[in-house]
Amino acid sequence: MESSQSTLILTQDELKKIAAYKAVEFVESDTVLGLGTGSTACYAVARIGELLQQGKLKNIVGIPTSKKTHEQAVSVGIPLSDLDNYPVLDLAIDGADEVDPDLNLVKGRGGCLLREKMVEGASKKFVVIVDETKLVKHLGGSGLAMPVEVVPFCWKYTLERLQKMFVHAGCVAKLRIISENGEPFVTDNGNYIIDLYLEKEIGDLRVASDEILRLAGVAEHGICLDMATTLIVAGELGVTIKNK
Ligand SMILES: O=C[C@H](O)[C@H](O)[C@H](O)COP(=O)(O)O
Repeated sequence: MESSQSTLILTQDELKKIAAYKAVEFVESDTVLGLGTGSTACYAVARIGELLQQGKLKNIVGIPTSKKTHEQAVSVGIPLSDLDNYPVLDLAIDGADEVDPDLNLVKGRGGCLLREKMVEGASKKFVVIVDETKLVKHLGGSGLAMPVEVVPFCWKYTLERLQKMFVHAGCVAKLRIISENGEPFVTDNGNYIIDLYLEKEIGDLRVASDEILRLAGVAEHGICLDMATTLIVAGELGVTIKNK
C-alpha cells in the first residue's frame, strides 16, 4: 500500500498575509498607527479594520502613507489623521522591497517612499513585514530597482547625476514609466521616480544616502537605514521575528 504525504506550498501572497497578520498582533487599542502601502501592508490594514469592527481593537488612529492606503483604510473603517495632528506614532507597519541582515531596507518600488519615510520615521516602533524573497545580503542585491523620488523639473539632469554618482557600482538609472501609456509615473506628491539598477554593492550606505539627498532635485530615496525596529518574515518553514 502506498502512503501519500501532502506538502503544503504557500503562495507569496499567502506568506505576505501571514507576516501582516502576525504584525497586527502587536497592535494595541488607544494607539496611533502608521499604515503602510503595498501588497503586504494592505493585508495589515484590512486586518486592523476587521479587528476594529469586531470590537477587539478600540480607539485607533491611522496615519496612512499613501492616497491608496488612505482609501483602503476609509473603506475598512479605520479613523484617520496625519502627522500634523500626531507628530509621534506608537507603531507603524509596512512592507519592504529588500531587507539586509541589519534591517536596512529598500522601499518605494510601489512608488510611495517619501510619505512612508516621513510617517515611519516618526514612529516609536516600525515593524517591517515581508515574505522571505525580500531578504538580501546587501541592499541592491536583488538586482531590482532602488527608487529615488525627484522633482519633475529637469529630471534628465538629475538622472544623469545619479547615474554618475554610482558609476563605480555599475549603476543604470531609468525614469519610471507607466507601461500602459508610456507616461512618467507620478507619485502622490506630484514627483517622478528614477530607479537605480546596480550591478555591484553601492558601498557605505550612509555615505550613499547622504550623497543622494544632497543632490538638489531629489525629494527622497528608498534606502531606509536604522528605521525598522522589528522584522517579521514569513517563509515556507514558518514565521521568524527579529528585533533590532
Ligand atoms: O512603494 C511601495 C512601498 O515601499 C512598499 O512597502 C514596498 O514596495 C513593498 O511592497 P509589497 O509589499 O507590495 O512588496
